[in-house]
Amino acid sequence: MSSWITNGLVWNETAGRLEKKHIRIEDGLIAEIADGAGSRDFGGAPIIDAEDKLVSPGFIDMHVHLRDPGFEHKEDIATGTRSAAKGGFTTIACMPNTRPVTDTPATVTYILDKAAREGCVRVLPYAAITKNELGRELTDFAALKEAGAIGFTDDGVGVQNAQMMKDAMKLAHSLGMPIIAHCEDDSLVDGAWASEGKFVRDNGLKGIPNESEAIHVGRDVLLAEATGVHYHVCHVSTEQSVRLIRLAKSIGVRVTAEVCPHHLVLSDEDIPGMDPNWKMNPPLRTPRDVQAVIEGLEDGTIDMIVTDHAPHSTEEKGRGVELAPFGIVGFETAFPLLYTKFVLTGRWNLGFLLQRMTSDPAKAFGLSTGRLAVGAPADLTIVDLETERSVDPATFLSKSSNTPFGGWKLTGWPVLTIVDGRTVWSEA
Ligand SMILES: NC(=O)N[C@@H](CC(=O)O)C(=O)O
Ligand SMILES: [Zn+2]
Ligand SMILES: [Zn+2]
Repeated sequence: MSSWITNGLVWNETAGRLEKKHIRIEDGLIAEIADGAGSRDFGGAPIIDAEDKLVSPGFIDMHVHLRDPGFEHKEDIATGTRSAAKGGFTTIACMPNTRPVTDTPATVTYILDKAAREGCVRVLPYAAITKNELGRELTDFAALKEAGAIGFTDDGVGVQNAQMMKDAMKLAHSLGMPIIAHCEDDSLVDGAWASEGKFVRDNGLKGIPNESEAIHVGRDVLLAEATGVHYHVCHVSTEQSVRLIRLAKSIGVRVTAEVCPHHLVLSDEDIPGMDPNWKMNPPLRTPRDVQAVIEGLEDGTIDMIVTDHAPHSTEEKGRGVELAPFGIVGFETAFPLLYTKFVLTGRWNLGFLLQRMTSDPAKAFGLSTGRLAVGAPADLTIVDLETERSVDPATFLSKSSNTPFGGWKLTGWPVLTIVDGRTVWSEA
């Protein structure tokens, strides 16, 4: 059966502008993209009137924490996917730092089964590189791939041992699978929570140096060159990491990278005080690093934007900044934040932002979604590009509300999200 999304504004990359289109959906696929000028008879088919709002390919987020199994007080697959859908995301890839760690086929199967039953967006599970993410023994990559894992990562911690990482890359490469790396050398971190910069100097705190991230990036691009694996760098936050990835790409190493909205819009100098909602890993870096990651994203050194949605309960975040866990939620603020700070300010055109949240992650990870084309899955997001609203964490569909963006006035709010041709979230 056919249905239509009518009067949507679709980004035309060649022309560099929005154009009015009617989109016909059939059997979960995009069946037709028709010119929206003039009147038209839709033959009584069901219609969603997009009313001159943006219609984008559904956003893709290759780095999220759904906390299920084991930490359901923070989030679960039902609430996490609802929160994602509200943010306009139709595909999300979830990290294995669950309890148990996603290091066996049984846990991968649990996530996929629960996502099929209770999730409302596509969920792609990553599995751990090492058992229990302890860095001591590789997991069974072949069995995890067979169960449906899409890549391997110990996100939450860095793989400290270079030989372990090299063995992981060799094995992943032999299976045609990517390695996704949280880059952090523990020996350089020493219990600090904020970056070496003005904030720690002003407050007499220990700082996390940029090299703690960049040393792993440098090590790993060398190992990726040696092994040939697709190596993907998580949440890039430093100037040095950008430089290393740029160099690696220039000599043909198969490396891709991601950056989070908070690392693009906030620096350590914005931290208002000892507030756990400003504590995340990697930490907010200096304004110079922020400029470097923005430029890295702009020149293609960094391929995509991810949220690193990292929910933690109010109780956990309320333990004081030293004891609180690292991480902030991200789904429900990502697009309005970037649209307001980069598109409305004139720095980026809308098409650039959309690419980095749709087609670019799809390309890097070989997904069939992320494009608005006849024959592609009908994963679509309708966004109101006009209305300004304040971020109100009390309205989040996530179980958690740990965000530094509460009260920010933003424009560009998703209003309706479609996966496989079905509406999975609607504001109305
Ligand atoms: N980003 C964070 O600050 N926290 C993440 C872990 C991670 O992404 O490294 C989490 O699981 O809470
Ligand atoms: Zn991480
Ligand atoms: Zn993460």
